[in-house]
Amino acid sequence: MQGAVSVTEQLEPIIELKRLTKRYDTQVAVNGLNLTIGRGEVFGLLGPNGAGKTTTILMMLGLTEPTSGSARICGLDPVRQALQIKRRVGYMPDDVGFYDDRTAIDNLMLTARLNRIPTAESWSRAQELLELVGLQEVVNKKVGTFSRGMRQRLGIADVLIKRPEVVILDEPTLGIDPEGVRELLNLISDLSRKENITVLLSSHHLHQVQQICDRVGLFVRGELIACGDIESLAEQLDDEGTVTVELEAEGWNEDLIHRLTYLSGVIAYHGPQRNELVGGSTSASATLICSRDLSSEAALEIIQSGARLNAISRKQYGLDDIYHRYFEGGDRGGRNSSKS
Ligand SMILES: Nc1ncnc2c1ncn2[C@@H]1O[C@H](COP(=O)(O)OP(=O)(O)OP(=O)(O)O)[C@@H](O)[C@H]1O
Repeated sequence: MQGAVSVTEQLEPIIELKRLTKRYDTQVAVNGLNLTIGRGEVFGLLGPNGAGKTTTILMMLGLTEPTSGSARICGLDPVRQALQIKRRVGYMPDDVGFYDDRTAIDNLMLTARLNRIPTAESWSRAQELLELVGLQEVVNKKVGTFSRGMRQRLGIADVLIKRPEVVILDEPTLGIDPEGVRELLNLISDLSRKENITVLLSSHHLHQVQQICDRVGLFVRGELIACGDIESLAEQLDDEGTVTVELEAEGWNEDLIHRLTYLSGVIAYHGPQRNELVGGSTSASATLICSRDLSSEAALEIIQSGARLNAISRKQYGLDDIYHRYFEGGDRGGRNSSKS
């Protein structure tokens, strides 16, 4: 869905990628990426390994040059203004490097010095940040003794010391236990809200992205194949012309199977087959892939066939379905559309 990605219109654009492309020899890592992210947004770049997430981030930071296309971060061009971008954008790679034999506060002070922040200012900022990320008890402990989760939290403090406008986090929750993940995600989302920081979060954990992101971009094989909030991603699935109706009934009979299979607008019927009918009042479920919402028509057919309707609803897509559809199905055409 290249070219169809638009940011919430009220927000000032802070990241703008236009037809951004990166080729390595014959391999296209990022292919014509169009994406705009607004100030204060928490955006999730969701994709499997090798999708091109890290390459995109590196191009945004000016750490690798695009083959074609352009990027603007805080109005700056990463190819020519990488240093200015570095001052305004905080980047936390998936494996944050610290001096293990130094304390948490020493590490932060070192980053502050590298960013030319006056010591008096950075000292109080470092204390404040360590408290913010919940490391106030271990300010003077050597980082070598820290768990993965503690290192990631220190990584966030480290990124924030220069008061960035944009924070880019590459797989921030990698290797952290579920409780730590929850805390880290809450922290990221609080920060964005309180300080109006734009967050770009790369991940292949759909549930985590769903928890805190305003919008999600699905990145597969170098292309952004869908983008939006969860609701609009679900609509994009429906837009492809099909609606899934799920139902449960008792007293299945041949007539009912025939009625549902040949109901006008039903593209595919997945449910009990004629040779499986055992009679009696056994309850069984079925799924109808329809060209429009046929819930009420299907309900009527069930009742007219003499069966008993227990439940019927139009399936609401969640991020799980979207993920399976796009990532595990591999492409958008994976849905079975034949009557069976
Ligand atoms: N320096 C490089 N030289 C050649 N190919 C590369 C290079 N860097 C990345 N690639 C290829 O580009 C594609 C995208 O890689 P990238 O690391 O951007 O994906 P990713 O979505 O970040 O994956 P992961 O989650 O595994 O880090 C991959 O096929 C990768 O092998």
